Amino acid sequence: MNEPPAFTREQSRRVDEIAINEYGFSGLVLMENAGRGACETLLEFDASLRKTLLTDMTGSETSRLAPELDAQVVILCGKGNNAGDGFVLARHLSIRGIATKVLLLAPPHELRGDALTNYAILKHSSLKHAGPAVIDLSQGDDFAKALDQHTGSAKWLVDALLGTGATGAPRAPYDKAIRWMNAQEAKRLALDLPTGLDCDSGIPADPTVRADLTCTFATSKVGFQKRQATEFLGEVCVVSIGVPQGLIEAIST
Ligand SMILES: NC(=O)C1=CN([C@@H]2O[C@H](COP(=O)(O)OP(=O)(O)OC[C@H]3O[C@@H](n4cnc5c(N)ncnc54)[C@H](O)[C@@H]3O)[C@@H](O)[C@H]2O)[C@H](O)CC1
Ligand SMILES: [K+]
Repeated sequence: MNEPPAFTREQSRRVDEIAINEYGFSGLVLMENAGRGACETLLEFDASLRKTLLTDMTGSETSRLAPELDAQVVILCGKGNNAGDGFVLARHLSIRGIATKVLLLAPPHELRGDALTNYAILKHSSLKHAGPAVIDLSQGDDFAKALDQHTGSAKWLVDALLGTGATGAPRAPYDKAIRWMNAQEAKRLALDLPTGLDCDSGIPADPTVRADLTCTFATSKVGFQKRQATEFLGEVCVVSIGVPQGLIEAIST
């Protein structure tokens, strides 16, 4: 039985490109599969995450987070498609009644493409239909205080800051956010890769998110096999984004 492939950053980006340009996938389908797959993986990994359903005046259940109730999952989002995966994850957690909050670390006006589409969907849900709270922290000055204020007793913090689009060590404010995340009691889930970890060399920048669980999309990454990467990855789960195996094999050769 062949070992499942581990891709380089470049190969991972080729999956997206070929799936969209040659197979006709919409990027939104790939992103939905990524975010929903990460949601299902997280709920399997941590059975203690439970519905925080509240009843409204009519007695029907809503998933709106009561102000005094802290979110069980807090998702820190950057501005690329890794953030887009975080927006999709937030929506699916909320559908399952898991109290969720999204913290934006980049100004919403910098969002583009599929990430912007999923941000708009999330904003619409949170306004109209008891979706997760979406809080813009990108303008604040006392960053750590704002993060503390919005995180309370969260069980999980999610790293949706940077994925395969990262170049070099995480720049401000992501570096401060990573140090803050690594100092929290909560467990940490990294989407696609822990921000700060070079997915080709496996070399962790200072700082790098210290994940308990990494949900990586389509295939594992070559850098994940390096010894210095393991303490930042936690358990690694490969999440299918729905592209045919033939495409993965074609890129592997
Ligand atoms: N591989 C797949 O088939 C799929 C991948 N998905 C997700 O998309 C990301 C890659 O998204 P991309 O927009 O290319 O990049 P990022 O989200 O990683 O962010 C890039 C963004 O951040 C800025 N930036 C780059 N380097 C740094 C840095 N060192 N410090 C601060 N900011 C930085 C840069 O300007 C960009 O704007 C992939 O990882 C998956 O999560 C799809 O959603 C599903 C299919
Ligand atoms: K990430």
